[in-house]
Amino acid sequence: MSLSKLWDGLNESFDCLSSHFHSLSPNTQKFVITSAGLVTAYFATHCVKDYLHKQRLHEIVEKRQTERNESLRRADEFSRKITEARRNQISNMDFDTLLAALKSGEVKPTEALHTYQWKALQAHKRTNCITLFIKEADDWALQLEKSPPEPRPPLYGMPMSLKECVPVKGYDVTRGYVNECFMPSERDCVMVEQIKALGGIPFVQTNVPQCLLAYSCYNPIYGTTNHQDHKDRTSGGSSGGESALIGAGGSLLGIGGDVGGSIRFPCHFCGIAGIKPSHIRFSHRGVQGSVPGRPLINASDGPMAPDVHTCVEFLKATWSSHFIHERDPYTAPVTWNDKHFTKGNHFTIGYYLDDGWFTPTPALQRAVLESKKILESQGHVLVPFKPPRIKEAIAMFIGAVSVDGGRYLLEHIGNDLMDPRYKSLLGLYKLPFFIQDILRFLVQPIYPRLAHALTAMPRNTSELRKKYEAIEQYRYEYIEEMQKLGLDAILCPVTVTPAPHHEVPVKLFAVVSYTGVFNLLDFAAGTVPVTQVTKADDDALAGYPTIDPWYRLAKETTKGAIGLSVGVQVAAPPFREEVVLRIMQDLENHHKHTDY
Ligand SMILES: CCCCCC/C=C\CCCCCCCC(=O)NCCO
Repeated sequence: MSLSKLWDGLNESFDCLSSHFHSLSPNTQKFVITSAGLVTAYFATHCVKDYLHKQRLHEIVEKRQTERNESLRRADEFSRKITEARRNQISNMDFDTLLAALKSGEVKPTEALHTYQWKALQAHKRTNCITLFIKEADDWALQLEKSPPEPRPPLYGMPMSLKECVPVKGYDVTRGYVNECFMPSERDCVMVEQIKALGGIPFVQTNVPQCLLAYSCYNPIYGTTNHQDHKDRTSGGSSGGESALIGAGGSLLGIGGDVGGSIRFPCHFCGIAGIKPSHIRFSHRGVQGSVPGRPLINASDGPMAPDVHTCVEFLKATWSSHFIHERDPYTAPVTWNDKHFTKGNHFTIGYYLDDGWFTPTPALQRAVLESKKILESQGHVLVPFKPPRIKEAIAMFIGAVSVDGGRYLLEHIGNDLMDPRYKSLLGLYKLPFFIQDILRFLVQPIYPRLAHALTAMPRNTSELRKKYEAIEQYRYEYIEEMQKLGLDAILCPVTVTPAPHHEVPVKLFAVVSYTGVFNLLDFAAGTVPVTQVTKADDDALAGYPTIDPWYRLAKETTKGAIGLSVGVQVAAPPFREEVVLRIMQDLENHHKHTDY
């Protein structure tokens, strides 16, 4: 239609409306004018309010960015308090060497801190992983130096990084929401109390995705964190600031959090190790999750590090006493069980390459097959395992994390500045249930997996109760399958792809079946790097399924990923963290002696 025709049409309609209006009685005309005025005033007020609110949020971001720049500048100044030669010397120490040097007095806590402030800044330049440095760290290091030489606590003077949502007194837990800036925590969470009691020095906070419910890492306050070697790929999430920092050498030990893979995705993407202990063994007290109030799918905090050995040392120290249980009696008083971790222990391990819901890309399957062979050569028994009803489990997972049909998330992001990359995910949550039903019906023939995911959201408390009942049943069904085969642990892919491009994870949430199932079960689950994507893996992608948009996206983002790190996942029932770590350590020890 030409513009002039459109204009003529509009004029005609206006004339028609105007003649109708003049044929109305004076009172009705008054009524129409008043109503139109009120509606316009309502919308105008709404627009102005919204505009002012957004303005205020932009000002908050600006203020926080200024504060962040100052924090980075200050850390840079402090990091120059030691000579370059000394810094290089400390920089080259691994976790054990540095800890021994700290304990013997050969390295002072302030020297270790200044070295890691500098290393973290270098990592930040590559990845944009830091939110704020913790300025009190310098005083804590000095206090430790002044403490009597004996006994030295287990992590004496070790600098540690923290995912931004782990509360430290005086620092925000924004979860990427601008609205939650400048609301500092009033106290340390139990985890931070524990770290300090062990002699560790929390020195820096790291970036997260807005709302925490994503395995990518960007938000409107601190921007996008990228993989240490690939600017266009994500470092993972939600503990993606941690993985980028550690992957780039800016920290030897950090704390992440995981409700659906947020420790395991980033570790796998960035080539580092990490473990999500079962929720009932490791305190989450005081830590703000993505959607609080989900009884059957809880987040766990856990260590992330360049290697498994460091995670082991941290957890051994943490579980050497009842410190956590005394402060958080909802965790079980179970201390470190060295019997389960003893070198040479042989376990029966169920393994799978494909969970039947989402086939992993070739390198991720090869990683499991190769790990199976390594573990067999070390005396473990590997048994094929088919995880029960994963298709139902993914729906249970989505339902359990979106416990209120997505309302909490919509209210939080809807009232905040939003990175546009979240639009597609929020779009799904925004759809009224009857539209979800229509969409489900329409996409069923071409996109049956999305149709299935659209059945996941509980619509009322009765459906929610049924979800919880199903999860309780599923837990025992899974355990029973393991018991039938006499399994101690499970070996499987971490996910479907190596580190994807930034915009992929929010669209590709279905791959969470590999990690989310162990949150549903509250198992201990960890990730260890075992290989890298090869040219042969890239070539083998040609045969990868393309039957729906999720498969096509997974294939597309994996193309050309040669050299990217690939991990495997090891999991075991609650209180068997030591078994998981033993298996991960056996894999790591093998790779230490071979160049993969
Ligand atoms: C109709 C379908 C709506 C889509 C629902 C998407 C639901 C789940 C996606 C989960 C992605 C989870 C990534 C990891 C999150 C995590 O572990 N966060 C830690 C928070 O402490």
